[in-house]
Amino acid sequence: MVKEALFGKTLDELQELVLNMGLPKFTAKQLADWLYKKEVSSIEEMTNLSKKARQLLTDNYSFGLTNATKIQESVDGTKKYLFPTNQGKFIETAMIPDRDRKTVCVSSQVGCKMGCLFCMTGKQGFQGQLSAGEIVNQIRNIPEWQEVTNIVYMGMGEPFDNLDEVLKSTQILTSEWGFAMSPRRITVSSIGIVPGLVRFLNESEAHLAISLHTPFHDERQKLMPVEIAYPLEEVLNEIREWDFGRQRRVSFEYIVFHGLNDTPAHVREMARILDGIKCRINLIRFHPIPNTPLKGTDEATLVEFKEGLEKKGITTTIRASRGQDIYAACGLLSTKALVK
Ligand SMILES: C[S@@+](CC[C@H](N)C(=O)[O-])C[C@H]1O[C@@H](n2cnc3c(N)ncnc32)[C@H](O)[C@@H]1O
Ligand code: SF4
Repeated sequence: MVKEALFGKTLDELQELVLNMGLPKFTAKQLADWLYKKEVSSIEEMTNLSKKARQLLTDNYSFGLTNATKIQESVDGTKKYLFPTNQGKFIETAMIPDRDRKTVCVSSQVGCKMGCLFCMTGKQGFQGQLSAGEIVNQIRNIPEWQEVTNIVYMGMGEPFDNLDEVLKSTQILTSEWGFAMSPRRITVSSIGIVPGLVRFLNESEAHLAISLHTPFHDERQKLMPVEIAYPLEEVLNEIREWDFGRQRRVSFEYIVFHGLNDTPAHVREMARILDGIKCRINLIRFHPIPNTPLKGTDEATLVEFKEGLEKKGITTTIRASRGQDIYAACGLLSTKALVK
């Protein structure tokens, strides 16, 4: 029988668990310390717990960390970790070092059901949800975990399609009893599933990134089927209701495709639809995937596009492509080949 994991439980859940076992309530706080703050990986090592408590816990639960089964390193220092999931599937995680920063790009699902035309994870299709423990394991169980400065939910999957577990994972990362990270170091990226967006904005303080890719409804529908159910206009109306720009940031991700969304008309329409929203735009180079007619724009047009947006008063950056040689770059994560 596979024992239930302690790792990935919130303080409330740990409290309920210890009380049900007849252990004192304060054991829950001690457990959280061992799980989220210390360099141990077994219940046996939790030395400030009574022998009886350790025995009871070992009989019923596992610590719950899962080790990576494969690690690849890019020429630029980016690392990619392959983790098995509880359901017998696999997910990938990227760790991107950049001067004094170490950013971990976590997966929130195995594959994805959103079917965006340009994305390798989308091509894989959907194979399952990750638990909060499996999401946080991607940070805690890499050798760099004590040095991680930033976390982005930009790996495999659509976070708002697994929102309960994603919110639980951000709670573990930001609570005092957990990793005690500032929510300002966490960015959750979504294509904009409106009910999920509303809950996320209410229940988390992390930054938001929206994958926008074109300001035109018809064009976006072709690239991203989500536009049919939740048009960008509704997403932006929701964002307008919130106070962004000070503590909490909203950014928009925009892959610049050759001859498709890289024209002056796109610049003008972007400025129109984003009017009144304090935000920044992150331009992304397209990372080619097999069997797609899409092509990335050339460098000169990319820079022109950036300058066009800046002239309209929108802060715009071009995101450096990292880890492309090991397929760790944006949108290239896929474990399709490993699906039995
Ligand atoms: C893989 S997604 C995961 C988060 C979420 N599902 C989303 O779409 O925002 C992270 C980012 O990678 C981008 N992306 C997907 N495929 C890409 C590709 N082939 N080249 C560059 N970026 C890509 C997405 O548009 C998104 O902005
Ligand atoms: S871009 Fe995001 S939402 Fe679209 S298929 Fe890829 S992971 Fe899913």
